[in-house]
Amino acid sequence: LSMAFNPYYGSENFLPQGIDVRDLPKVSRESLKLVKALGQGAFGEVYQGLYRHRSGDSVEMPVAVKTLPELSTGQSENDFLMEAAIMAKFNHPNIVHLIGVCFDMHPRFIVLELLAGGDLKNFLRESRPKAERVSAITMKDLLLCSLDVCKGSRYLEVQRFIHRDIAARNCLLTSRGPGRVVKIADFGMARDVYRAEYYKKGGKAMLPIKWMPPEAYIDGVFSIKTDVWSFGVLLWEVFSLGLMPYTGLSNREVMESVSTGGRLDKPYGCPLEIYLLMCECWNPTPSERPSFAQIFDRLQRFLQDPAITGAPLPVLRSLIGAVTGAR
Ligand SMILES: C[C@@H](Oc1cc(-c2cccc(S(C)(=O)=O)c2)cnc1N)c1cc(F)ccc1N1NC=CN1
Repeated sequence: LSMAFNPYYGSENFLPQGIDVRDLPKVSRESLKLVKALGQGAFGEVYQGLYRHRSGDSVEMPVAVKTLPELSTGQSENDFLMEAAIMAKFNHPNIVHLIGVCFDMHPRFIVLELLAGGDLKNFLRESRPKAERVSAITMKDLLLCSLDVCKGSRYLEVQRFIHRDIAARNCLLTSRGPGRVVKIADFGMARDVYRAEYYKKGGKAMLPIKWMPPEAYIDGVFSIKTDVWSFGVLLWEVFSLGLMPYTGLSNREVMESVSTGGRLDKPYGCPLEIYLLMCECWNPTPSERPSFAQIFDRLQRFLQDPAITGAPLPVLRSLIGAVTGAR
């Protein structure tokens, strides 16, 4: 397979020695207590739980537990393991930490650090300034969130790992208050490609088309510059406070528009310099897109610019006005 059509291009560099699941840290089942369901993951339920590191310990650590249903196939069992093995190889403050796996019996568990602020998309939507409540977050907060995801992505860039699904829904917050840290917390898409499930799973319908560059959905070419394009869309999500990109357009309409030069508009109230950075991430020529190291430097400079950090977040009413065009 040439590079162009080889969907595995890039990821094999990262895991040249393959993955030995026996290397994964183990968690003993009796040290885990499932507390409440957090929602449906790609495989099965995800729970909030408590983990007692050493049986003698009195302290219990809050964790998130991904479960694999008992009736799953060997295939999805390997998928499940592969995602854990991918996460186990990373060690960075902006990448979710894998605590360990329980594979001795069914249901299988993957135990992750609990990021109690929930996902970035919901956080943005729930933090929108409302007429009666002054905005709970500021332009500076949005920049700090973007910088956190950028630092995690820069680490993956250095590790030569292509994520393939950088998006606000796949990022989680340690907390909702100031001092929050955002982490990349889902590696399902990269896992599917590595396991060649990519084409068996629902095909194009399952692809995050709205976060993908033309060379990815037209030619199947993926590189770190694929993640740069997606990061540009994540920036748009952040500065539009969690809107769905290309509102109202179908995936097919987005593909047609974007491959002929169509782009997302500047979010209402978003500083122009930040929008121009998004547009650089959406350069039709992958090699012309900035690296995550360059994006980091740009975001850092924005953070030092009072004209940007001091810009007001528009109040919701005007946001509605902006979107519907009504005054
Ligand atoms: C697998 C799951 O991982 C987690 C979810 C939450 C978490 C998710 C939602 C709400 C809360 S909270 C605010 O109730 O603590 C915590 C906290 N920490 C995690 N490590 C996850 C990772 C992602 F990257 C995106 C979404 C989810 N899920 N899966 C099921 C629901 N979200």
